[in-house]
Amino acid sequence: MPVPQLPPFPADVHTHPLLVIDYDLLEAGNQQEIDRLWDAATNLGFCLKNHGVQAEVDGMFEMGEATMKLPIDEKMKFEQGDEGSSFGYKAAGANAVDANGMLDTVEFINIAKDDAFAWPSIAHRTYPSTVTSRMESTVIPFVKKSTEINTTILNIFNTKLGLPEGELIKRHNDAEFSGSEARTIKNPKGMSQERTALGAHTDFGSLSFLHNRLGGLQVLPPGIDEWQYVKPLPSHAICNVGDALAVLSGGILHSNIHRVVPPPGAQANYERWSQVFFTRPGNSVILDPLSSLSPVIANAVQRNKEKHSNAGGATAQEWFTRRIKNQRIKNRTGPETWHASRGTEQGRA
Ligand SMILES: O=C(O)CCC(=O)C(=O)O
Ligand SMILES: [Fe+2]
Repeated sequence: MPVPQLPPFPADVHTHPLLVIDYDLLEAGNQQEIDRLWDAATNLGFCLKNHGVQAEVDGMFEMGEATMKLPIDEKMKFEQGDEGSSFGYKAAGANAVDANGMLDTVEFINIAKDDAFAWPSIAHRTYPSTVTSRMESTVIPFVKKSTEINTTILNIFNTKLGLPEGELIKRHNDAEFSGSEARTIKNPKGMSQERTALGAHTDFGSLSFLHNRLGGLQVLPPGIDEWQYVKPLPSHAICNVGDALAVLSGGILHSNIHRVVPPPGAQANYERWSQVFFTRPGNSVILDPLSSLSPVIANAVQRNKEKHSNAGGATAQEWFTRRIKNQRIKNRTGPETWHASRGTEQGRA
């Protein structure tokens, strides 16, 4: 584990509480818990307990620590590049965090779900030895379990959205390549509180399954203009809806605006590690509301006409590539590059 003993999240820092959902109850089909999940997902994000992935998450943190300790020249052999692909290594300072072109401070390693599932064949690219030597013991089990959890949640959303059975899952089919990936993130200790680690954004895909140990994640809830910390709870995952589901659902599900800043209080003296799994639609999926398949979604599109987030019929791959590419500092020409990287934030970030 990267950090054996951590100071607690400061008691005097205001936080935004997320509803805690029990995954065991969801899996058992408990209607009350399903209704609570729906409430949470249509407002802000939620936290998931009893998800059963903690051992794999700890293994991913250990993989991340070994990877980030590699010499920078070695890590750069696996760099994600400037063409809008996310898979591979991203060095600190490779992305902008705002329209002024301030640099991010996080480094991360992204491992494609397709590469994990194709292993030992290569679907998209190769990875450092610290990843490949743990593919079978750690990465594949983490990706598999995270995918199963997100599938359970997508199926619940499918029913609540009034869609015919299997419509959301069809759009997240393992048989088609996608931008789905595992990400292990390191932010160095002792960064100035003025520095944004990871700029304000909505996630690009459908569902994000996030594991935090230290504070630093902040959300901008709808109708509120001040960033609010999310307090990490041990063994709980933070779940966010991303742009793709916001668009497919006609705005019924919201893509949560968030960013990462240095951890508050005494926690700032420690490296901040986070682990995410992003479920994203298959590359060819068109991002338009599924109005023709569900009157619930058709009504929402009518109701939300102005504030409804639209992807203009882009495919998931086009949406994703545009957002990644325009965050890259090497592609920056001015504030317009940042604006071109935006998703469903609607001018709020
Ligand atoms: O590190 C975190 O807590 C959040 C990371 C995140 O938002 C992302 O990678 O999209
Ligand atoms: Fe995010």
